[in-house]
Amino acid sequence: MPKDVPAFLSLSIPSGKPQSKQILVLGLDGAGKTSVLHSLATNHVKRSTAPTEGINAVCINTEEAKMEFLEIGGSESLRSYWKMYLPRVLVLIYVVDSADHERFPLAKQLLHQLIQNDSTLPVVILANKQDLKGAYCITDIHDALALSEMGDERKMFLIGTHVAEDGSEISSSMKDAKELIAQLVSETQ
Ligand SMILES: Nc1nc2c(ncn2[C@@H]2O[C@H](COP(=O)(O)OP(=O)(O)OP(=O)(O)O)[C@@H](O)[C@H]2O)c(=O)[nH]1
Ligand SMILES: [Mg+2]
Repeated sequence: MPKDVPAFLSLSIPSGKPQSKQILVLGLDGAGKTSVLHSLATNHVKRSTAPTEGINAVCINTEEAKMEFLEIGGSESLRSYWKMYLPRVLVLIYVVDSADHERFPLAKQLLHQLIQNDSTLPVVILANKQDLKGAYCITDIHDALALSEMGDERKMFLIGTHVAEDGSEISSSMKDAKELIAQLVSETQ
């Protein structure tokens, strides 16, 4: 384990020991990672009320797969730890706030840095907050994140999501995302 990792991030850091592989959930602070994860876990919309200060681990089981999701907070101080978790992951979920126009260049840069050394890691991009008025549409997000430059060998998906009304059932696009992730995990394991 790297020596300089704070205790709040020590869960499941690659140690060389055999462990079940995980699905890593990354993206800028406030993109909606925790909200999406909790909603996927319960099948009902549950918005997060606080930023993730370290790691948020969530297990989600479907008929197809047993999945262990690991969200690392997206605040600036935590981003340098993201890459430490990459070597053991099966699938990367990258969540963006579709209405955060100003930070698309940063979201793009961080995404491309993350995948640059792994040409086959499957990536699912969730274009979240599609309910907001100023949200970019999927085509604009595809361009803003330069997804055509993600490499030909990689399985890559872009899905629009929203976590709009607390308590309601999750949208069909969220259900699709959950099924897709389960399928990718069972194919990759
Ligand atoms: N309108 C709208 N708000 C959302 C949506 N998803 C999340 N939010 C809100 O956005 C804020 C941030 O959501 P989080 O789930 O905490 O974001 P996060 O990516 O986990 O952020 P960090 O843990 O700080 O990295 C919260 O106030 C949520 O209620 C969405 O789809 N639409
Ligand atoms: Mg969070």
